[in-house]
Amino acid sequence: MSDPALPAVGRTVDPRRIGPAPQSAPQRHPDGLGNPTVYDIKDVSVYYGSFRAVKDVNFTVAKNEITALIGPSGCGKSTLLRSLNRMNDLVPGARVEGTVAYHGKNLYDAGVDPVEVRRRIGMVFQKANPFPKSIYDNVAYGPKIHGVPRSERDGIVEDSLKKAALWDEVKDKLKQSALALSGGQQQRLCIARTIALSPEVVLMDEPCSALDPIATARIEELMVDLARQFTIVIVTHNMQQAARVSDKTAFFSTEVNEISDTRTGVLVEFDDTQRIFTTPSDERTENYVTGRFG
Ligand SMILES: Nc1ncnc2c1ncn2[C@@H]1O[C@H](COP(=O)(O)OP(=O)(O)OP(=O)(O)O)[C@@H](O)[C@H]1O
Repeated sequence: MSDPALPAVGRTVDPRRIGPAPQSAPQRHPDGLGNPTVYDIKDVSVYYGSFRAVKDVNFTVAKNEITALIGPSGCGKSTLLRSLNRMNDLVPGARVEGTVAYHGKNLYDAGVDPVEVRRRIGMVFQKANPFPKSIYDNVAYGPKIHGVPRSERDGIVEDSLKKAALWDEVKDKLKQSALALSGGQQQRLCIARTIALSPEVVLMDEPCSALDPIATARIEELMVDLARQFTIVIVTHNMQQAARVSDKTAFFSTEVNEISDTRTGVLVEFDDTQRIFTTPSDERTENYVTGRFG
């Protein structure tokens, strides 16, 4: 099941089990030395056909941190996010140039299995998209198709729902339809469904944009909690959200190509979130985070 072309990482010892975060799990900012690098993104450009949606992106993602991608509409945040688990492979004409090194291995190398990539690097989307199945079956689905025996699935479902802070609300109605849950509950269910596969990384594409402030606050708390065990990359339009939850922030903008009259996303600045929001080094970042642009 595991892909020999991908390097082993600590939490994939047994992808079928996710217990509580091990005692030895790295803590966020443990000693000022920083956490190990999970992604090293080098000179990455993403194309849709001949259109270059985002160009020459360079930044790193550290383990057990939350990295936020922010910037105005159309600057390529979602496109870049989807390149981190080869989700763009599913878009006809999409192509990635450069290197998306994951633990030192380019995810786009020949021989890397995109299915295994997406198991290790899960994704939560803007709009909650539960299957029209029971709450239980939504969470058990991934383990089931990855061959986890039925006898182990109850434990995985319970663990995942607990980690997604949903267990107490649904434990007495696991056989009820997921579609009867509220929007915020459905989004937490989708998070449970993602972590049921014991990923190392969870990518989140505007996970709160369809939620009210209370449901948003719950998901934000959950993200911070999940970062003790997972590495998180989030796309958000909500700058307060990026400031509240993330450790690092990448600010993107667009450059206009006068000849083709198209806009290509560029990474303007990547740094500690606190610095991006207080003392950014680029004027474009400052204009954006202070609301003077975008
Ligand atoms: N499947 C696709 N096919 C062709 N072009 C696409 C596709 N998806 C996105 N694009 C284009 O790529 C560019 C970047 O889009 P993307 O959705 O990544 O930006 P974004 O920063 O996430 O925007 P938003 O904040 O509005 O969601 C845009 O010009 C968009 O029209």
